[in-house]
Amino acid sequence: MAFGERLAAAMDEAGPLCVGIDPHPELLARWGLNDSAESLAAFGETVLEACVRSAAAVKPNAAFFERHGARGVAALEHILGRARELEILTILDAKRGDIGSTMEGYADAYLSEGVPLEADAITVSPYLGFGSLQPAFDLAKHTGKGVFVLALTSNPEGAEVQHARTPDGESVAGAIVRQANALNEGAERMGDVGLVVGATVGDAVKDLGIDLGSFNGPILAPGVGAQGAGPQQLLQVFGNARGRVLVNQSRGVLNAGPFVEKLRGAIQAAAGAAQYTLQSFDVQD
Ligand SMILES: O=C(O)c1cc(=O)[nH]c(=O)n1[C@@H]1O[C@H](COP(=O)(O)O)[C@@H](O)[C@H]1O
Repeated sequence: MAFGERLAAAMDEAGPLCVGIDPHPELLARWGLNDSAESLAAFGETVLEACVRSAAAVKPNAAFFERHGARGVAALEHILGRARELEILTILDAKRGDIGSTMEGYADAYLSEGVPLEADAITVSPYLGFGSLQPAFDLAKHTGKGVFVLALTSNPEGAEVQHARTPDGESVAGAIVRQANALNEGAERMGDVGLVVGATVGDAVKDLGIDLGSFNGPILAPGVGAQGAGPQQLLQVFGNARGRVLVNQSRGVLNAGPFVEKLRGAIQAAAGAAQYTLQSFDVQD
């Protein structure tokens, strides 16, 4: 089954929450774990256990694993494999992007079937031009995987690039949304090419004339919780993008660890809150 359909089914079952697996050194300490590759695997296992039937997907961030070199990457590999066993969708947050021939290598590393770091989807950066990401789109289509393209990121520095205008007046972010949407043409519920749009971007979507409501793919929304966004910001940014918004929370829920039951409670509460807010879009329109 294609990624978009699998994600839609998972969101129907568990609600619109993606849990970030971001083992920050401070979080490891808070969980009573030392800052080691072994701890990363234990951390990830606990998060996965808490996510079963309670979150639509998990998003391990490669940075926190790569800090530990080969053993950290082995922990990431273990977590991706364990998620597959538990049938939890994985979005590997690697934010890759390179010239076409190298992009082919990155795509193969994460989106091919049976590779060590196989994930259900990855995040990619379109800074080398949207077209440079084509190898990832092609492979994802072939293997039933997904690709999330950074469009409007949650950090304030993103605006200097993403709000800039192309010579014909379109914003850079708008051009990314348009090109990503073209790849989803014909998809029923939602396509396999997603966007990343931070819940912290305020009126940027509106100001740049971007219509997320007609985007036919999943929209990953980081920024809720630790970065300060809440229901009001979700409504402000995603007001007309019903049913396709996948809210990400990392630290906001991970702080509830290390005990599985308490972590699961926080995840379920966050999923419920995201669901409640996103459903209210219908009422507002
Ligand atoms: O691609 C991402 O996931 C991402 C894009 C973005 O614009 N902002 C953003 O925070 N993220 C990631 O989402 C997660 C947010 O973590 P918390 O702030 O702890 O919820 C981190 O893994 C970030 O790298």
